[in-house]
Amino acid sequence: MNDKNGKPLIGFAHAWYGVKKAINSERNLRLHVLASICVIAGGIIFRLSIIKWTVIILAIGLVLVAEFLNTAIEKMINYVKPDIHPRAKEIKDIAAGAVLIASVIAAAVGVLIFIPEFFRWINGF
Ligand SMILES: Nc1ncnc2c1ncn2[C@@H]1O[C@H](COP(=O)(O)OP(=O)(O)OP(=O)(O)O)[C@@H](O)[C@H]1O
Repeated sequence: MNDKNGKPLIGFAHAWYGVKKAINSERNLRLHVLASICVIAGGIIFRLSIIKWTVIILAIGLVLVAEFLNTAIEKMINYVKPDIHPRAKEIKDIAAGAVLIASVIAAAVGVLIFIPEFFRWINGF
């Protein structure tokens, strides 16, 4: 892939390598990707409106971005401070907290969007 001057998009290649590396090395990240695929399948089944799709995509993006940043922080700490240290624990726990907050928000969005859709679907029969 090239930019508008015909040069290869080296930055994109590095970023794509990072995406693959993170997904291959982090089980939690794979679980979140799997959950995102299930949510997208649910959205297709329930034929969500554009506005609901937008909110769902933002919620998925929030969780995945938090998970990728958490993975990067974990790897950085493992690199610079591989031994046990209270500061390393604090940094990793805070990064994990960001994922927890994003996940709770995404779960709330999922409930608010999919529960009414589910009842509408049931009443359709
Ligand atoms: N160097 C360290 N010093 C002190 N505590 C640590 C250290 N590394 C990890 N911990 C503690 O262990 C927890 C788990 O850290 P770890 O790096 O194993 O992430 P993880 O739970 O395996 O995440 P993932 O499953 O996404 O890889 C941290 O949140 C922290 O509380």
